[in-house]
Amino acid sequence: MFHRTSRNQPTDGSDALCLVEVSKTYGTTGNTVTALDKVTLNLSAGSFTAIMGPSGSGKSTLLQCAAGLDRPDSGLVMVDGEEMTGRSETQLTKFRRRRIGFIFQQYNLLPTLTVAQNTTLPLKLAGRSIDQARTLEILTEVGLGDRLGHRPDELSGGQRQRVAIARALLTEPSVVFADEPTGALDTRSARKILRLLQQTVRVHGRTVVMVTHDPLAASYADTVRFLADGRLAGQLAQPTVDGVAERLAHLGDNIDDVDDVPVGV
Ligand SMILES: Nc1ncnc2c1ncn2[C@@H]1O[C@H](COP(=O)(O)OP(=O)(O)OP(=O)(O)O)[C@@H](O)[C@H]1O
Repeated sequence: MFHRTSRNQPTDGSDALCLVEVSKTYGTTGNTVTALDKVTLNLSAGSFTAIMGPSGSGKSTLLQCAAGLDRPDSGLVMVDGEEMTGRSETQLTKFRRRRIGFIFQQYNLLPTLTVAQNTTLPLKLAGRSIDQARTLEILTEVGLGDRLGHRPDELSGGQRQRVAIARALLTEPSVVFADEPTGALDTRSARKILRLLQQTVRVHGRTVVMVTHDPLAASYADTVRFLADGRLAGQLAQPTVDGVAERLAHLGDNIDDVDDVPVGV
């Protein structure tokens, strides 16, 4: 089935994630902030996209709305061609558990559960059966096959994030959303995590959407999409660290151009 977005971009159903004119405003009348302003975005299945932009440009809001953790004020969000917006809270939770995986900067592991228990938790919550062999296989892939019984406080930051990746993959989601997944890690651990995310796309065919401030992290993606003031502001395919840094510097041009900067600022 073909959908047509309001910008007349056809989507042929192979899009894992599709946003059509998604807007989100915070605050009350007279004191509002437009965090997202009619964002239209199609991401094909099996792609790795980094979302970048200045602080306050709407990256987290985009991720939250696209992942069904927050509701846009208007616009559509579709995952695998199925509309996510417009569902009841219960339906939305079920939909998310089936289709979406999450990786957060602070890992969001439960401290009292073991590595294996943390990994299988989303399946348990969804009432799905747990395949122990598959759990071991995924934890081995992320390098934690010998840590099944450890608790999060017995692991390094990088290892905790690898548990979070295994947890996100075990449910076989269509789209994995990662919010600053390497923000709390040293460069060496970060690179391991980023390679795993690439593998998630290339080997497992998942679609990964990652918000990051870091040009190095963004360089692991297939494409970087830039946000400025709640709107998409260009993209960069096959990004390099320098290319991303350069483009980010230009996104700030309008701020640098301001000529009535108050004295002392
Ligand atoms: N719950 C909220 N209430 C009011 N304003 C909010 C809320 N969440 C976000 N905003 C505002 O919406 C805008 C976009 O915020 P958002 O967190 O999406 O930006 P961001 O690009 O992720 O920023 P950062 O890189 O600093 O994390 C900002 O101006 C922010 O102050």
